[in-house]
Amino acid sequence: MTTPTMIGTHVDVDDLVVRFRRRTALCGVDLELGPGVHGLLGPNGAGKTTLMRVLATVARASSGSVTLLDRDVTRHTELRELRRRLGYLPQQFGYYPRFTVREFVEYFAWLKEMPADEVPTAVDRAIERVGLLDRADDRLKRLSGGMIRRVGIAQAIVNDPDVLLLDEPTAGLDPEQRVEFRDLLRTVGVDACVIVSTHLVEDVTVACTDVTVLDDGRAVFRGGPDELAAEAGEGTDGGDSPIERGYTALLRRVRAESR
Ligand SMILES: Nc1ncnc2c1ncn2[C@@H]1O[C@H](COP(=O)(O)OP(=O)(O)OP(=O)(O)O)[C@@H](O)[C@H]1O
Repeated sequence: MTTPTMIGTHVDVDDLVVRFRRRTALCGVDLELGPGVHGLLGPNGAGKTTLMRVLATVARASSGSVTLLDRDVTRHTELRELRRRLGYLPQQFGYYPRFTVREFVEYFAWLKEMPADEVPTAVDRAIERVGLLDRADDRLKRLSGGMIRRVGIAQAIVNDPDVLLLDEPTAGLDPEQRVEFRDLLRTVGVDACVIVSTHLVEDVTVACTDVTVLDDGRAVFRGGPDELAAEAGEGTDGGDSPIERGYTALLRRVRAESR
């Protein structure tokens, strides 16, 4: 596994284990991430959402340590300050259908304890960045699924977070929106640590500075998109693009080695 050198560590995960009764969702994951856009790939059930939930401080580790922005997430006294500096779009994103887009994003600005005088500008900027300013006064129940996803992204970025966690953010976005979303990621990732969990290998190729692949609760790869593509060697099966073929070849090799 290759580990690029990082300047400034925003996320430091050491030997993270998460168990649900008899099932182990994560078994000894190490991760050190600084600013940039970091892709998180893996098959269904690999542990991506579990990792995101632990980083978002909504799920607990069974063992191991998780440090975000130099704060230990198990220390309750640090959580409040930490949550102000996080942005999180969960995979299952709940919302209040009667809220307007603006009310909903404002509500999250309030939850994140943003100074009241900064809220109106920050809310409008977040809504503009996801391309929904013309729908800002529409109730959420009137929006399409892709638009709701964009509202979810707006609430996650309203506080200009230092750590932004996006679980399947591109699900339901149309191609034009996906392109704009990737531009947004690149801008946010200049200063912040952005972690994007996705099934779309294409998102990783275009928008991510590096990729971590999880398989069966373990981190089995960390490197640049080119390095993941190189995993395919001369192989031409297992996908339509070089990175898809690299990803498939990697998983085949890892599984053969663990037999
Ligand atoms: N609350 C829970 N109770 C029991 N098992 C769970 C729970 N949450 C997750 N798991 C199990 O942990 C493992 C990892 O699940 P997780 O949702 O993190 O995977 P994922 O990589 O996000 O999958 P997907 O790509 O399908 O969203 C799976 O085997 C899943 O069944």
